[in-house]
Amino acid sequence: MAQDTVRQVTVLGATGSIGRSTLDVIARHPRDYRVFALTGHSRLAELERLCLEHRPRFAVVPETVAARTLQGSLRAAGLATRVLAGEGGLCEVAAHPEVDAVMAAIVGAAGLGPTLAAVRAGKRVLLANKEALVMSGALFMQAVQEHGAQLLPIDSEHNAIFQCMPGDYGRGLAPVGVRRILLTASGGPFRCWPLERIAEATPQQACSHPNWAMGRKISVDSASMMNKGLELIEACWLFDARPAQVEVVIHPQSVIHSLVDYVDGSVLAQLGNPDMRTPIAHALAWPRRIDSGVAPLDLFAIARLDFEAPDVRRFPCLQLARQAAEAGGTLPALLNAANEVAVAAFLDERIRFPDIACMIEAVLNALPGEPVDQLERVFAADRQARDVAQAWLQRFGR
Ligand SMILES: NC(=O)C1=CN([C@@H]2O[C@H](COP(=O)(O)OP(=O)(O)OC[C@H]3O[C@@H](n4cnc5c(N)ncnc54)[C@H](OP(=O)(O)O)[C@@H]3O)[C@@H](O)[C@H]2O)C=CC1
Ligand SMILES: CC(=O)[C@@H](O)[C@H](O)COP(=O)(O)O
Ligand SMILES: [Mn+2]
Repeated sequence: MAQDTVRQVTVLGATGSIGRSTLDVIARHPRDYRVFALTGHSRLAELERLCLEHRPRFAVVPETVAARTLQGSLRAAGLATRVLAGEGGLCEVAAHPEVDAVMAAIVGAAGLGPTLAAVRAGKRVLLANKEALVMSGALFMQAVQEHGAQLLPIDSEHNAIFQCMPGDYGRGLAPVGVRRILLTASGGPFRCWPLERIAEATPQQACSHPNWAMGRKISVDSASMMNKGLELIEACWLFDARPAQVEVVIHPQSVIHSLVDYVDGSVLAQLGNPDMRTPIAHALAWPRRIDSGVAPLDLFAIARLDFEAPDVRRFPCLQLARQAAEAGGTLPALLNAANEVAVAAFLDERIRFPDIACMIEAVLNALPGEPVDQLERVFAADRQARDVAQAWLQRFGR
């Protein structure tokens, strides 16, 4: 059944994996959702193609020369789309008064400003960009409260937890009868690899996730299990949990997307095929349910569900993230920035896979954590961590 009004959706990071899945879901419901704005960064031919298909009011690219080029092509094709440039353009389409929902799917720290612009404009924010919340957790959640934004998690685990939590969560776990959150992890492509083999892993091997098709940065994070570390921090902020209340459980099939353990012994889980269109459709339509195009779960074909404890010796990033979560303040922002530099260096073949954790540890040892009382402190921590990480790279990288 169609809803009363058409919802206008801005897709930040439209050219990426989450962006494309979002557009697929939207296209299935033309009477309910319309694309208001699309943004891209390096894949501008793909952005042009998406504009021709979805005919948005706005498109955003990184700088003015690219904006003029795209504007010319779209005008020649008969489109009235206005092309904007830079972070100002991203914030404008995130906060535009005619926008109902914003898909925050830019990867990394670059997404923080535009995502916060959507929050401050009181939008329904579909949060895929976990790094934004990891960096600025307390201030981000405060802005959600102050501006009456509706924050819906897209990350598959957090969307699952959201679906399993009681409706009045958000004041600690105990008052709502929850004992702990069980955050599932696939274990990534190196789950069964010995340390010596992990040390020789190539970018292509790290990006070959066993269950999910994703962008390269998050794929490497899954391989190092930093993704689970970032998700632990993300879960603490979203559900008002302490790090000790979030347990990571390796579940290689990625069918159970996470679980919530209640004090009465009930454990609620959300299951589904590993396809991001499920959480995207859920968050887009919540509290309604809409078709996402995802096939029904075939339990007979899956046959078995396995569980293991994580091995922090082979995956030290998980422990580094837990320590940052416990320390709080600027530590998660430092961790995130160091990880972004390290992942980019690994993808450029300047460091080996185990160096990702070494570089992050070096940054965390070099910089003291500080309390976070304003956003500028978060951005300063991000810059400092990148500087220290670059210096480490000059010294130890290829
Ligand atoms: N993919 C998945 O299944 C999941 C992803 N997430 C999270 O969602 C986010 C997006 O992931 P994913 O879609 O896989 O990543 P992709 O790399 O596939 O896409 C990233 C998007 O961000 C854009 N982008 C990159 N750098 C910048 C920048 N500096 N300024 C503005 N835009 C930029 C890219 O543009 P362009 O391509 O044009 O360069 C692209 O549109 C990440 O935070 C990730 O952790 C969470 C759960 C699952
Ligand atoms: C699809 C999604 O949400 C990813 O974050 C996914 O969870 C990655 O898988 P692992 O980090 O568990 O390997
Ligand atoms: Mn996830």
